[in-house]
Amino acid sequence: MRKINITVYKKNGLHVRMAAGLIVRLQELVKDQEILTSIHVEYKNRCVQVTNMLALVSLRIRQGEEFTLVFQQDVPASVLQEIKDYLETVEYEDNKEAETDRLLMENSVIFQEAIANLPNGMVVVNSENIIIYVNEAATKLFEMSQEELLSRRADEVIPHSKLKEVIDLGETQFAEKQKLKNYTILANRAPIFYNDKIIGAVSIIQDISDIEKLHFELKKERELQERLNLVLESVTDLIALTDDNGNFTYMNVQMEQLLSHLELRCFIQEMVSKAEWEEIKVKQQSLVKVMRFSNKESYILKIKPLLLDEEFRGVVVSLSPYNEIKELLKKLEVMEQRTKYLEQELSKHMKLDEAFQTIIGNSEILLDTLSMANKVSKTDATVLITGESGTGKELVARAIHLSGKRKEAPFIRVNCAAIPPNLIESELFGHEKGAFTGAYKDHQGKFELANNGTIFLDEIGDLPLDIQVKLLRVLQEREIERVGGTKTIRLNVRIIAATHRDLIQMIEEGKFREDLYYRLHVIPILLPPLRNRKDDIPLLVDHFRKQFNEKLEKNINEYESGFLEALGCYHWPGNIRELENIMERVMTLTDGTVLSLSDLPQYILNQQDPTIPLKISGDILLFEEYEKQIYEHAAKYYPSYNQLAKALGLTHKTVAAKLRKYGIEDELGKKYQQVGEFS
Ligand SMILES: Nc1ncnc2c1ncn2[C@@H]1O[C@H](COP(=O)(O)OP(=O)(O)OP(=O)(O)O)[C@@H](O)[C@H]1O
Repeated sequence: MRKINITVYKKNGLHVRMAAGLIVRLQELVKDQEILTSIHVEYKNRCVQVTNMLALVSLRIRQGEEFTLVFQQDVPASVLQEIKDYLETVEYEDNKEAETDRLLMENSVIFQEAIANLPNGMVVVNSENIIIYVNEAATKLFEMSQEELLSRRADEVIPHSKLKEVIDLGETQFAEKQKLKNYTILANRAPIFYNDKIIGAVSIIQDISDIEKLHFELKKERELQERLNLVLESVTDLIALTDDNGNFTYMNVQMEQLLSHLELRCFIQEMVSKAEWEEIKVKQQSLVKVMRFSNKESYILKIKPLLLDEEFRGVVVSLSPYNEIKELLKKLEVMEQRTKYLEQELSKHMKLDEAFQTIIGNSEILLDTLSMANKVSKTDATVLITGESGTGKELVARAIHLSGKRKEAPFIRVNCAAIPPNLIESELFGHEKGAFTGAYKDHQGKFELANNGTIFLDEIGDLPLDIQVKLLRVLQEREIERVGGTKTIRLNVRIIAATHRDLIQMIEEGKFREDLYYRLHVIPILLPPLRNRKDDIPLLVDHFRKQFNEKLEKNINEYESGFLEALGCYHWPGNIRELENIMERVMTLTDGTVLSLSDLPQYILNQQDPTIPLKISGDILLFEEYEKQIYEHAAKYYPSYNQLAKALGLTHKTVAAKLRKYGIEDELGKKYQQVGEFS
């Protein structure tokens, strides 16, 4: 490498003509192109190729200043001397020459400055696609320094540069959008012609990053606007926007249609009074009211103020068809009621306490009763359980006791029907020694035994009237006196009573005290007869099959086809107790593992179709004939007028009178007797 320092003595420094002269001389002296392009000029930390005239001139080396000429490869000393002599020649031959150089230089500087200060980037290449000029805006966009770009092939340093293409084809390229690392640019490229020859190309680059961003934001805004329009057009409500004077600036199609239909223009003024509008505007308050238009249609009008930076800018008006909303509200109300009902039903059928799990059955009617009993078990209220014989009254009474807080205390059952009337008082309330003949020692009554627990007064309807009076006192005072005793014993006993009798009828007949009835009837629980919940029969049959398998040590696990159906057809006057007895009987008699139809008692098989064979074919009979048939059929299954009346949903009086009228009193309980005999 060789370096020579040169001082410029010419008046105009290293001016345009001198730079051109230097290049021409070097081209004459150094024929090898490679050596030629390796020669550089170093000046004030800048370094440019000597053959890049534009760059050379742009160094603006002034008179008296020094620069270095760097030769990368060896050149003859004569060449160096000749160049040094040329550059250091001091005097102009004449002033005109100096003036010409000044003009040329001035012109060049003006153009350089103009281009350097362009907001757009500019890159100039020579015919070899070597970058010979790049302005500051371009270096910013490419994020490279002038040194990194100058004298390099454009297609090597500039991403996607197409200047080579422009030079080869001689065609201009307009506004091509390109993405750089951090900028988006538009590039215009054109070939540079001189004497019909392409001597290079220029690229003007415009930074459109901000415009792009703006365009993107605008696009997003437009998209949002379109979505909003779509929403506003799709809703059933009629919607409009106004400016701060109440003039419409937007309305959806639905609103447009209504307005044109009503031939309304100054809509807001038609809908709100001046005072209302002031209220909305000044106090920035919403308004809701029902509007009735001339076409008789009613709408709910809502006006909401539109505030931008807390400044009133107009209102949003919406109209909702009133009738539709009314309809919807009605539907909602119905739905709410349904939900409430379903919730109630659900809560009824929610899992019952464990004590109630022994009561088999899934029918609605039974579950209703059990859920009531379950609730009552959590209180101390007196309970009266009614229902036909064998429906499970005692079972329910025990479950109430066992799921209540008294479960650890005694549950004392008293069968009022089974105790001789002369002993009943002493049985219930106890006696003192010597109170009557045979009272050898003090005796605790059932009430005392049940203290802190529950007393279950079964068959309460069979209690003699005098005892009813005493029981009433116990219910009121919660205290007893033993027979023959003088002291009062305070008790804490829960009372559950049960009966299969019709107590109301007994009151009418003077056999049961009304005041006692109402004392007992605080919480009535009515157990349904089995015939009213036949869906439970298969469950009950299965329950008893398992129970008796254990008791009888059998392994019966199948039913002959028709077995369950036969039981389902029977009307079960003896209810579950009867079913339990029949299951015990058939299981005792069965040898194998299958319960067969033939093992069932004849009266059950005979009753498979309990439907009444009403003679309605052929001639139509008198209504009374049909009525008689119904009474004849039903009376057989019930042992009393009372039970028959209940089954038919009539009063005791009516059924008694009808049976008398048709002369069929003897039919009463005929088939019930058969059951009775069996069980
Ligand atoms: N739902 C049921 N699930 C299982 N067994 C039941 C059910 N209901 C009743 N039973 C059984 O039926 C028989 C009769 O029930 P319970 O004695 O409770 O009836 P009751 O209504 O008190 O009869 P009565 O009025 O004759 O005293 C009992 O063996 C009982 O276990």
